[in-house]
Amino acid sequence: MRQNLGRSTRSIYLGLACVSLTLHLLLALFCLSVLQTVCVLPPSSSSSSSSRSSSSAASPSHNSTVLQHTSRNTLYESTERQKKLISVDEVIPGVKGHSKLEALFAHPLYNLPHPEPQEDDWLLRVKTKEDAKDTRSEEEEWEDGAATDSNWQSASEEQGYDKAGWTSAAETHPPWLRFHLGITRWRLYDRKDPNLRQVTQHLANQRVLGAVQKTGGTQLKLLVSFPDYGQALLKPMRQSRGAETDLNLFYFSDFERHNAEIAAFHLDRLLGFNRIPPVVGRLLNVTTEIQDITSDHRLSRTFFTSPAGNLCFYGDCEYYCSPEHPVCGRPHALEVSLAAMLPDLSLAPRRSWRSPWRRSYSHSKQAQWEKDSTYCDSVKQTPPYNQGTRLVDLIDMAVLDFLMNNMDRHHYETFEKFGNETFLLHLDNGRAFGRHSRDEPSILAPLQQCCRIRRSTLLRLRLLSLPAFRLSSVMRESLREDPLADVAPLLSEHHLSALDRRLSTVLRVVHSCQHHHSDVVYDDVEGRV
Ligand SMILES: Nc1ncnc2c1ncn2[C@@H]1O[C@H](COP(=O)(O)OP(=O)(O)OP(=O)(O)O)[C@@H](O)[C@H]1O
Ligand SMILES: [Mn+2]
Repeated sequence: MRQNLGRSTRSIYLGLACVSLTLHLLLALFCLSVLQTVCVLPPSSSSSSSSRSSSSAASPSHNSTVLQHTSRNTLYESTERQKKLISVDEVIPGVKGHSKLEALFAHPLYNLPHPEPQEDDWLLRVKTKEDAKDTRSEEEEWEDGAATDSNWQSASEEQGYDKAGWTSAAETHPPWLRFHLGITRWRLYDRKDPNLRQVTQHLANQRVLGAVQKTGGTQLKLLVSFPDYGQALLKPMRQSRGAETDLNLFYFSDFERHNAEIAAFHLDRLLGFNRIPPVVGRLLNVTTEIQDITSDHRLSRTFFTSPAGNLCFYGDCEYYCSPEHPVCGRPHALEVSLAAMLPDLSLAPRRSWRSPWRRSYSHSKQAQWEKDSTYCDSVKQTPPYNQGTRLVDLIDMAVLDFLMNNMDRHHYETFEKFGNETFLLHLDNGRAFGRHSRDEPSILAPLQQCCRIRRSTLLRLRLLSLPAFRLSSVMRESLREDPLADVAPLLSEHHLSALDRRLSTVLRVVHSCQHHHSDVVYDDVEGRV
């Protein structure tokens, strides 16, 4: 009996020892595999991208791999100081939230320090009482009371406007005014400014007080007014979201798309440019929010009810303003884009520049740049492209346009106040995102012909091509912030994957430039690290 008991105790101990040994072995194997994942870098970005699903970024060991991969790939040609800046640790806080978008915006490349704006670097400035006294008579001061330090009381409350008691204190300003006051020589807005969200929320939710046709340009668009004295540029939905541009239509004959205006704002922000005014989507009631409140006779006389019982209008403009091309509610609901208006031209005049790579806007003629492969050499010698950042700014714009397939960039604008040392406004993106099945290499002509690109742009493009971020993923996530995303995705999956495809084309073009030229990269990062 005792012998039996002793034997069974021994076998229990033996069994336990075996289990413990197995567990230790398993643990050792697990640790080894984890350590290896952390230490071994994938051989190349393309091979690793296919083996890694985006959702798996949640595991900590996986994150380390992705992040090491990120920092190595983005920086393979940058300096030690930049490498330090773009270290793994800096990226981790964003990844913890499982949001690729947050991780992207937490990345040092999206947080490069900007110089502290001096007085001349702000587009507008609130006048103090002293300023006003120095330069103006009392009568003038009265006329321009809104811009001075004194309280400004609205005289039009009865027309539906808010009571405005604005002073020089920022807290008293509505979001659109804070947006205007935040514009600098380098960008339209600071992505991290909490006011940006307020601007878009106001555009999306405020009561519409007025809607009139906006002049300028060729297609129908409205100027909408809100109770806080803010205004927005409205572009209506004219065709189904998924409709691709007809292959037989010239670029200048295509309808403008409301979702292109919205998506362009998000893409420009993702590229770190911040050169497009905030745009949101909104469902408007055509009857109560346009027809009933418009004071514009040219517009109101074009309303009619379609055979399907929908309320439609067509307005008065150069292109597609006829009963054959109506804008229709369903039966009243209409999707629109609303872009925050820039400061009035009387306060902040803008200069319009003809793009050197403008298309011919003809059915038969080619532009000079399409025939002459040395075209950039002459552009490089022509002011303002012969100095400063104008050429690389134009190339930034070409990259944006190529990614979204916008062939309609005939002009661009700058704020006159800043002369030639300023960013380019990327206004009018309505003809982007018309086609996903084809790319248009000629949009990249400025990059291809000049072989020049800002380092910050190139590094961000590389970052966006990595599986840890991937342009299509962050764009999908960013567009989900828009109110119209609840109705339907703002860009179809086809358009999103076209973004990734086009991004690799851009990187290929830069790569091939670097094979043939030595001064491809314009260094705007060194010194900011
Ligand atoms: N957010 C904005 N704030 C102020 N002005 C704007 C804004 N967006 C556009 N504009 C101005 O309105 C003009 C017309 O707008 P837009 O270019 O979008 O219209 P369009 O009909 O598409 O023009 P085009 O036919 O020239 O392509 C622009 O040239 C620009 O000066
Ligand atoms: Mn346009």
